[in-house]
Amino acid sequence: MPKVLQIKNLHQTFGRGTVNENPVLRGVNLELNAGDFVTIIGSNGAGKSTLLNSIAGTIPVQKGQIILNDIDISKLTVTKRSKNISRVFQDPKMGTAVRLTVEENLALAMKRGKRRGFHNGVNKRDREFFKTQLAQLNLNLENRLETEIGLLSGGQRQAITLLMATLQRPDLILLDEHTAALDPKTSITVMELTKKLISEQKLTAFMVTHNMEDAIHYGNRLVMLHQGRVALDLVGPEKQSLTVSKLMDLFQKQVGSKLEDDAMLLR
Ligand SMILES: Nc1ncnc2c1ncn2[C@@H]1O[C@H](COP(=O)(O)OP(=O)(O)OP(=O)(O)O)[C@@H](O)[C@H]1O
Repeated sequence: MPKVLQIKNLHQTFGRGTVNENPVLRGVNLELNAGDFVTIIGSNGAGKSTLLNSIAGTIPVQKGQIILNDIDISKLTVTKRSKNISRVFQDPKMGTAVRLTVEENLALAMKRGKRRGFHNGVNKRDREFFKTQLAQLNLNLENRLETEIGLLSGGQRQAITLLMATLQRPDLILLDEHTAALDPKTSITVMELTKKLISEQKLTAFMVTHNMEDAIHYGNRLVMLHQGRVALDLVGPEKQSLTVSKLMDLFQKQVGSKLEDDAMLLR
């Protein structure tokens, strides 16, 4: 199975050499196979976002290596990495240009990783393509191409952000609690859409979530971070048959202490 992502002995310490020194990642090792949809959980401060930031390049790698499709990207800039890695954030405002229309945003997404000119013109062919893409979201957005994206609801925007993140097939998609700011019903719609896009395009995905049920239900693999390391890595049948109580038991066996389930479920 080809490896899409390899994280080797990744260490990240904030405030090094100060009284606030905080070793957040303390030797993370992970390998993602092509098509892996990995959900990541861990209590507050476990280092989930730091891991995603390290992969995306927003935090420079202090020690260790991040390898994407056999290329060491540890020292590449965020922009260079964004050619192959796309990311969806918790805040629906983060992924889109709010003052631009839906079609202008989609046009920008088509240019991900390529040189962007000032001209974001959309021709008839693009428009037809965007319409078909939007229609598959089943949110009646195919007739809102000329609506400013800032006028849409959080859920509609997050659905479009997902579409934008996958329009140019990325080697890896990072989902950073991308449904956490949505109401429960919209969150399910966006999660189902996530699942659909990932499986249709056979994407390799990393999804951070605080929702244990989602972490168990979605994806083929579940990783739990604890004290800066991978405490659990469950895949295949072990992942498929998982329940919240089984997960708690496995954690206790592995780590030797009880999992603070309220710390995982609540923000
Ligand atoms: N840029 C930064 N500078 C200093 N400390 C940071 C920075 N980013 C994160 N931290 C600290 O690193 C630790 C891990 O944070 P991180 O956001 O990676 O955890 P998390 O698992 O995503 O947590 P949460 O579930 O609360 O989002 C926390 O103690 C946080 O305060």
